[in-house]
Amino acid sequence: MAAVLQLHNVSLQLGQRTVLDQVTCRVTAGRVLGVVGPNGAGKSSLLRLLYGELAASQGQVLFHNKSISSYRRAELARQMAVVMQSPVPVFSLTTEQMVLLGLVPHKRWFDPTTSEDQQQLQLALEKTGLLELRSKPLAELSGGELQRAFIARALVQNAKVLLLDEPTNHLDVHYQHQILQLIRQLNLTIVCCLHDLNLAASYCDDILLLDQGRVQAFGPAEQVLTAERLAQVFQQPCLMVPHAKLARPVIHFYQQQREARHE
Ligand SMILES: Nc1ncnc2c1ncn2[C@@H]1O[C@H](COP(=O)(O)OP(=O)(O)OP(=O)(O)O)[C@@H](O)[C@H]1O
Repeated sequence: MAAVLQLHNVSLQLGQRTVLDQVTCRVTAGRVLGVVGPNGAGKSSLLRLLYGELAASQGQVLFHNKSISSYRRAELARQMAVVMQSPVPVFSLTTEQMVLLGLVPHKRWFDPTTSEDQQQLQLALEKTGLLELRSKPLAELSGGELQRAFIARALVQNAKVLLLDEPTNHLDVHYQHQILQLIRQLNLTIVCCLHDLNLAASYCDDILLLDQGRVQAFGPAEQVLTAERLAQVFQQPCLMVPHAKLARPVIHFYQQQREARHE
C-alpha cells in the first residue's frame, strides 16, 4: 500500500538532547498508526516532525514521497489536520467560531461562509457532541469539551491526514471511545499519540513503540504490544489476559506483590 508519511533514519537533536535517534517507520494510506511509549520518549516531537514544525537533524521525513520541507505551509494545512496536546485557544471565540477556523486553509480571507460550510460545521458539531455548546464562549467549556472542539475543527478542515497528540486527554470514558471510533470511521490516514495502551490496541492498526527516542518496535498492533516488551519498556510488570467479550487481550500493568514476612 502507498506510504503517505515516511521517516527514514530520522534523528532529532534539540539543544544537547537527542530526542529521536535513527527512527524509521511509515504510515500507509487509510491506516491508523498509534505512537506509544513512556513520558519523554519523543512521541510529540515525532508528530511535530511529521507536519514540518520541526526539522530533522538527520534523515528524511517524506510526505507522499517528497520531503516535508518542500511543501508550503498553506499546502500542508490543506492536506493535514493537526490537534496537538493542550493547544491554547482564543478564549473570546465561541465554540462554533473556533470550529469554523478549520475552513481557513481552504479559503481566501474575504470568502463568505457558504451553506456547504455551515453543513460541514453542523456535522462536525454533531459528531463531537457539541451542538448544544455551539454558541458558548471557549472560556466556558470544560477541558474535555474544549478537546472535542479542537477535534471538530480538524474534522471541518477536511484533510486527508490527521495527526493527533493525546486526543483522549481530558475526555471521560464515553467520549474517549466516541472520539476514537469517530476518527477510525473517517477512513483517513491517521497518526495518533496515545498513553492508554488498551485504547491503542483497540483503535490502531499499527503501533510505533518508542523509548528514549529509539524505536523499540513497529508493526501491526497485535505483534508490537506484547506483555514482555511492554514490561521492559515501561519498567512495570505487565500481563495480557483475554478479553471476556472481544477477540483481543487486555493489557494490565500491576505492582509486584511484596513477599510475605515470616516472623
Ligand atoms: N526544545 C527542547 N529542547 C530540549 N529538549 C526538548 C525540547 N523539547 C522537548 N525536549 C525533550 O525531548 C524529549 C521528548 O519530548 P516529547 O514531548 O517529544 O516526548 P513525549 O513522548 O511526547 O512525552 P510525554 O509522554 O511526556 O508527552 C523530552 O525529554 C523533552 O524534555
